[in-house]
Amino acid sequence: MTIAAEAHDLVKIYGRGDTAVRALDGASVAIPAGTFTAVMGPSGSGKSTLMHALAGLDTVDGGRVLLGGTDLTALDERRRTLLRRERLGFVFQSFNLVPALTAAENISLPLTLAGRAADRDWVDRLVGTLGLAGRLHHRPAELSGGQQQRVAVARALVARPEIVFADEPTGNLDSRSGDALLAFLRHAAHDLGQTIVMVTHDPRAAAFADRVVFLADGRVVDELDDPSADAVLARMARLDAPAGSGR
Ligand SMILES: Nc1ncnc2c1ncn2[C@@H]1O[C@H](COP(=O)(O)OP(=O)(O)OP(=O)(O)O)[C@@H](O)[C@H]1O
Repeated sequence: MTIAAEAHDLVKIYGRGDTAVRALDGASVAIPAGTFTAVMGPSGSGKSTLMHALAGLDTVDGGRVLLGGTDLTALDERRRTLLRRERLGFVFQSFNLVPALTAAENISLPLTLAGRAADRDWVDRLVGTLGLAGRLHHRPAELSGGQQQRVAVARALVARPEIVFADEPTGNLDSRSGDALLAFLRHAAHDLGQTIVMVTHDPRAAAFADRVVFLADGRVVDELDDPSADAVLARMARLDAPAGSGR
């Protein structure tokens, strides 16, 4: 099994003195290549902070992040930015498409910025599987939320990144569009070998993943393989239970 990314004992502290918050407090995790991993945990448990650290979007105060042999924590801001652009893909809750560009131009943007030629077969496959063929010349404002998010997913995958990070990717979608998107992410991992890490609050969304990693108080406290929504809910209930409640 190849490990695409790993975090060792991450510590992230926001603020100072009395108001300091340890958003990550010894978080360790390994992300196997070609798998779909969901990150869950109570509000404030450090999910977004962990994802930002793994993706080199933010620095940490302790510990190490390794991305396919590169120590992200040893890179300066400029090198991290380059690494993100060349080796990672991102999907956010708010789609983040460029309004003035067509769907096709938005999808190609990572390649345009990197000065790389598109692999036509790959782009066609993404566009076809995501059902975007009839929408390529539309601008984001002319697309539904589900279509906009599918464009964002195509853009995240177009350069075949080592890992795609998705932060609540279905948060702004109705359940049908959300399920279609999650089914595609699962397909991208299983059939296209894409490594995907998704932060979510939704046990149903997490159930599309191969594995769920649970965070509490800035640490990885549990893991679940081949999750069902019910099993995820049961683990979450344990994490949400007040300490000493015996649950
Ligand atoms: N920029 C910041 N400045 C100060 N504190 C922060 C900052 N970002 C996050 N925190 C704090 O760090 C902790 C972890 O935040 P984080 O956003 O990673 O949690 P989360 O699990 O993603 O939460 P949620 O599910 O509510 O989105 C929280 O206590 C939060 O208030």
